[in-house]
Amino acid sequence: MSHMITTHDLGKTYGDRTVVANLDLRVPEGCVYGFLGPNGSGKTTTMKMLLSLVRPTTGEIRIMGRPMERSTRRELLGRIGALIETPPSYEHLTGRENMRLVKRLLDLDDGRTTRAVRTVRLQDHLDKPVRDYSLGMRQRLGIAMALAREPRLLILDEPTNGLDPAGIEEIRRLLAQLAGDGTTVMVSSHLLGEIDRTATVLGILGEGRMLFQGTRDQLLARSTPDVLIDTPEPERATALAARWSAYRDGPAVRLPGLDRTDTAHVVAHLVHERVDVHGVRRDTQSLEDVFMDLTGGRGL
Ligand SMILES: Nc1ncnc2c1ncn2[C@@H]1O[C@H](COP(=O)(O)OP(=O)(O)OP(=O)(O)O)[C@@H](O)[C@H]1O
Repeated sequence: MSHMITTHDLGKTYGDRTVVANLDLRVPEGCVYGFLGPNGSGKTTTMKMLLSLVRPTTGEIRIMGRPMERSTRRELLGRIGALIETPPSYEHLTGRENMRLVKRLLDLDDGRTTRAVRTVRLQDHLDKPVRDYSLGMRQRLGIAMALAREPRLLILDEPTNGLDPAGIEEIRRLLAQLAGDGTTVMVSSHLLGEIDRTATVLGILGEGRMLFQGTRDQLLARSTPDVLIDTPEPERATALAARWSAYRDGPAVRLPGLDRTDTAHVVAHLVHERVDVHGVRRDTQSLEDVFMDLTGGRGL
């Protein structure tokens, strides 16, 4: 698989505070890569390092197969579109005037800015000053500005932050469409639910370190969901399985995050103690639960 971005041992330290450490990013070409983590986990710092806005303390970055260094930086950055923190538009100017500035700054032809505006479906709002735009429209204008140069890689920092559900859905659709057209999109969020279905690959950051990187299925496979035991003697079964943290859950007994070996031990123990076991089931675990487990419940 060819990668749009790879990093090796990427890290950033401010004074004696390490905010990103040992990061080995693998962003496959043509995917939507969901970069997830609680607030303050280092997502913005990482994205800024990829864009040469922050100098890494350690490690290497390769983009489009080439090392990001002084001699390649200009050319590589010319093929990356980015939206970091607040959208970069001028409030008192209209959307059209803002796009015109981008066009002039990057020396683009009209076609590119027109296409970018259509992609984000802002063509009917171009003559309003940006200060009258909704947050969703501002984000879309910011994305249009990043798209104007028709980048191969788009890096977006929390583009759904503060949007209502309709706005979030709009951005999701846009990202999927861009990836469908061949643009690699790296998008950060502190809420798994906001990019879960759009992202084909997930990278989960916690306190500056990668906790997980892979597909959603791989993430789900790593989880150990709870086990539920059906028995006519739930009180006695709960007491007998106390060392596995058993507790009553309606008519059943719940054993949190029990792996296969412990499941076998619990069942053997209950049977040995002559408790009738009528059923043993695995609870279903949502991706949200796995994310919460990984980030220590700080994903919200
Ligand atoms: N210039 C800086 N000097 C010192 N510390 C910094 C600097 N920039 C960021 N940090 C610290 O680095 C940590 C990671 O911040 P960063 O913004 O990368 O996290 P984040 O995951 O993007 O969170 P958020 O979603 O809140 O932006 C934070 O604790 C922040 O205070």
